[in-house]
Amino acid sequence: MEVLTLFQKMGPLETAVFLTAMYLLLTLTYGLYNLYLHPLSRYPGPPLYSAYRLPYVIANIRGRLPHRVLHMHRAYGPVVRIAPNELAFASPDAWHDIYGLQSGRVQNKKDEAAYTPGANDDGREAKGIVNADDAQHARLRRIYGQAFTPRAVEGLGEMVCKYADLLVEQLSRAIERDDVQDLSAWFNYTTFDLTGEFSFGEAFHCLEGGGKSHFFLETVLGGVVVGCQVWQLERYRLLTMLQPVLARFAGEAMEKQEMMGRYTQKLVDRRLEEGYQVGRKDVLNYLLQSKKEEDQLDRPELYENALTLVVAGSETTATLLSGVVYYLCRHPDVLEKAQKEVRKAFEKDSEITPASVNELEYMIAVLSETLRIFPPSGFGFPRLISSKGGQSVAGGWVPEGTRCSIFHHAAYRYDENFARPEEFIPERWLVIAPSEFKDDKREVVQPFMVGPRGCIGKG
Ligand code: HEM
Repeated sequence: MEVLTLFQKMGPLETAVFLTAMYLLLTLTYGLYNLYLHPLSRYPGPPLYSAYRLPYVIANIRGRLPHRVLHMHRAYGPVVRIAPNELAFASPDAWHDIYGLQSGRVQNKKDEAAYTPGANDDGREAKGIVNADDAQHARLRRIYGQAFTPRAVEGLGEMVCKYADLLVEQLSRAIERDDVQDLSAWFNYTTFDLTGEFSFGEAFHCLEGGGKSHFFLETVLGGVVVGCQVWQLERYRLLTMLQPVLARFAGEAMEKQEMMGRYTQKLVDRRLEEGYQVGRKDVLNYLLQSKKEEDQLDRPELYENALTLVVAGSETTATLLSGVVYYLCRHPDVLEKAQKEVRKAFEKDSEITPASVNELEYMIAVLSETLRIFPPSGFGFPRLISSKGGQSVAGGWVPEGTRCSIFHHAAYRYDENFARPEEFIPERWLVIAPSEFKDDKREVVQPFMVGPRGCIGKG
């Protein structure tokens, strides 16, 4: 009653000052609680990041978070508190503790806020393999797994070579016209065409068109950045209320997303009409081949997962290829060794197969080193500690509900894991590596992740 009377006596300015002061007091109390009383308060980390999530969100929106986390590991060690309820790890044993399946504890769940479900044109939400819950995921993984067995991957050699040849042919022509070419764009044309044929049964014809981009590709590449930023907004309920307003300004982007959904449906429908065909290697052919009831997916599931495969498999692979070329150009000595190895191993193109390239020790070392120094997903994919009461991660106890991850970029460049971590040195991956790299913790490099939700396309 007295408080009410006090409010009635205040003018508008006094009320505003009072409410602001209250807000600041609450914010300060919240920060102090996080710093000194929160169950994670014993973990080291920069005070501002430990007290509030805002610095994390700002660094993430600016694309700087993986770099910030690396600095934090260097300053605070292999476990660092990067937000009030979040820890980042950089030691190899944390991989299985966070992402793996272990007896005596439940599988740690993906943080749903980081994996929003996709929506099809008819407005119905369908779970793709990436955002499905664990039970749905196990079913989808089993069904899609048919297209990723070692035998199926070996069978993809012809399709991969077709697009590799097309890349070389079209890129050579383009260089004749203009000797300055954006290789990263060319790699995206190649990997989108390849994963398009693999997932939809039809390419985007970027390479055939002489290096012509496609709205689908542009939408996916643009969406990676916007998706990451929107994901940050979702942490703040108040801001999510602004989404309809933002959506009105982002009309063009929304329209493109919808076009992408419709395009996916068109291609998948067309491929399904063609039916199972002996010898075709696309994913839908494997799905069409199976008559088992438990292998049948409905159309929204097929659309969502076809889209997921293209998004997950194309930009990542193109980024890796761009990284390889960048580092080879920066290190002519490495380029020369790799060239010698390839030219010695093969006399004709037909000898180049998925199995035979795996025999190229130096080339594999170049790829491994690129995945270390320039991982396509530099970010940390968050998991929530899901065992009742918590679990041990890398030797320390972590309470239930804590968000945990390993930031690829940060863990792979962390000085405690590698000698000369900022340098591109493929030799560290050789069976007989120079002695200065004998203490390198190579097992920390898991660009495809580990556990049941790791990359299905790793092979
Ligand atoms: C250099 C290339 C690649 C890298 C670095 C990479 C990396 C990853 C990572 C880190 C994840 C886990 C994401 C998470 O936890 O949410 C993942 C999942 C996945 N990747 Fe890849 N990926 C690559 C290529 C591919 C390819 C070629 C395909 C297929 C054509 C593919 C399909 C998938 C799928 C479907 C998932 C979800 C798996 C599941 O949830 O069961 N990826 N990938």
